[in-house]
Amino acid sequence: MKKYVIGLDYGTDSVRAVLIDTENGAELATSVSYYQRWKEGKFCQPEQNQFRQHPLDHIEGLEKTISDVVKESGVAPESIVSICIDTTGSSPLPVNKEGIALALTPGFEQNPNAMMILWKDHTSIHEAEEINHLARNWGGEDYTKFEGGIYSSEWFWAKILHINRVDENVKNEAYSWMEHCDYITFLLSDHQDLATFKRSRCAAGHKAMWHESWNGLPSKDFLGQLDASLAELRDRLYDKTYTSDEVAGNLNQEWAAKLGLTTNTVIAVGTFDAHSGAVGAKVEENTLIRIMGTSTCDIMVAPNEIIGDKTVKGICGQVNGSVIPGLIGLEAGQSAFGDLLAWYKDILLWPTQNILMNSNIIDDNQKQLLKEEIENNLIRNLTLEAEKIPLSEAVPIALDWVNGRRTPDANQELKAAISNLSLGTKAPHIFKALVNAICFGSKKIVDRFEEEGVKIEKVIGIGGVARKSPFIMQTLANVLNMPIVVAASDQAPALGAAIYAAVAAGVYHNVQEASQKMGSDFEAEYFPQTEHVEKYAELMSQYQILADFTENNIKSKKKLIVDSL
Ligand SMILES: Nc1ncnc2c1ncn2[C@@H]1O[C@H](COP(=O)(O)OP(=O)(O)O)[C@@H](O)[C@H]1O
Ligand SMILES: O=C(CO)[C@@H](O)[C@@H](O)COP(=O)(O)O
Repeated sequence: MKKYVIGLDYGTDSVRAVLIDTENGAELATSVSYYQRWKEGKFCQPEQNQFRQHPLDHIEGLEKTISDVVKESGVAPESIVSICIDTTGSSPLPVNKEGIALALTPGFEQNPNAMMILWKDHTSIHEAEEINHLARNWGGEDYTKFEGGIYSSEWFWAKILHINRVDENVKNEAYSWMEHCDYITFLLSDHQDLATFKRSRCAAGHKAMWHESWNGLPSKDFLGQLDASLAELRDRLYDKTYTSDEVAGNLNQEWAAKLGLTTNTVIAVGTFDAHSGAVGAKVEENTLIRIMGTSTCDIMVAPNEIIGDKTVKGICGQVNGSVIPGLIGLEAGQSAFGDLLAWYKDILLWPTQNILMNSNIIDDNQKQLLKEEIENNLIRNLTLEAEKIPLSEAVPIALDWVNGRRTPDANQELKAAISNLSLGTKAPHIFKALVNAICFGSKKIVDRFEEEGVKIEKVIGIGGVARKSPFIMQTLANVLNMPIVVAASDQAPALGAAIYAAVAAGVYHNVQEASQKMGSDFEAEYFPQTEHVEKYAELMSQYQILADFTENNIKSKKKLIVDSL
């Protein structure tokens, strides 16, 4: 019998399912579902960096996308041997004793603090700072050492600490917290005991300071010094973690019926989108996989013998088995990549949304059509115009820190800036400057890996931006002065999840073998244009000057506030 697997990939705005043939990685069916409440902007306050998602958005998407691919593919349900789920992260949510999301229980349905705290929510900057301060000064293990030495407000403990401080009800009613990838895996699985449920190594290691060398999560002593509630919570979390080639359970009866599947389908341990994306793009040693979408994640793998006891400074962690079991997975990234351009698009759309839509000159239907035309063509037209601007022409210098800086050296308090504006600066000049900025931010990450002795011989791009914007990819190749290949799959993270699923179901012996057989082919390749490389290096040095100025400015402002207290 032929065997099929499903990879389910929860991105920032939507969830996608792919149904894959385990023999060759061919995609038989795919389905995407956008989160309805999220699309309406519910439960978020962008001006406060609050980004929450209601678990119902995820559950509705789960049911729709998997049912769709099962139906569309026409394959027999019993031939679908396994499902693996990847999600964004760190995106934790509080659950009750039964593992039900608190937001699905009476009294919490409309409470954003009881929902999933999306990776890009930065409401816990102060809590992250407290964690860093304690880790460096408490006299015990520095638990941040395998997280690049800096704990981020994007991560698990900082988020929980923040919610516990601001919402007594959630603090009291949350029996435990789960990363999104664990929560959805738990929901589908027949293994319904929270205490023994197999939590994701990838999520725990990169975001919750889990490490084998200290037997799991940070000690109760350490957590208790942050807040008594965290020390108590530790007892209701986990000690062991598991890689995604392992089985978390079988599909439970309820979900088998909902999805049109059988309970023989196994559910693999969950993981993060970036890490599964790397597997979908055939990650191997000395290869940097860049997942370029809203944000970027930069993933590498290296053998333990090469990394040894070395800790790589300023990245988002090094975790044994977070990508490929048996190898150390290294993660870095930018908190905003496509999002910087999306922000600019939003700025430019202000008159459309606020003047055009309130105008009486044309009827509502025409207004709507016009608005959609502008929205759909804005980035494309800006790209066309920005491409025409010669490098000899002055463009502004911009920073990419519109959502803080993830790596190198996490600092979510940093803000973006634009300098060198003149009366001659037009919208495409600013767009070009923003594209340069995200590429310079990328170069800082590549430089950091190399400075820390992690050799990069090949760069592979995956994700929306890698596939949709040759302009950005060419700029990146010039800035990095390295060729970049782009994976052909539109759904590399979902494909990677499907690869883990195939291993968990025993179709392949290991993730490397499955990744080579089922992983994505490559399409475009971008080569550095030697005539432009030097000019980009010069622009990068101006970026560095602006970056240092901005960072020092924020540091001194902070010092002034601290001194005046
Ligand atoms: N042609 C384009 N040029 C530049 N950026 C783009 C283009 N198309 C999409 N984007 C950006 O890509 C991001 C979405 O990336 P995608 O990989 O599809 O999603 P996600 O990161 O949620 O998985 C958005 O920030 C969007 O602004
Ligand atoms: O940070 C991680 C994984 O560690 C990502 O989940 C996060 O950047 C979100 O990724 P997307 O931009 O939605 O692809």
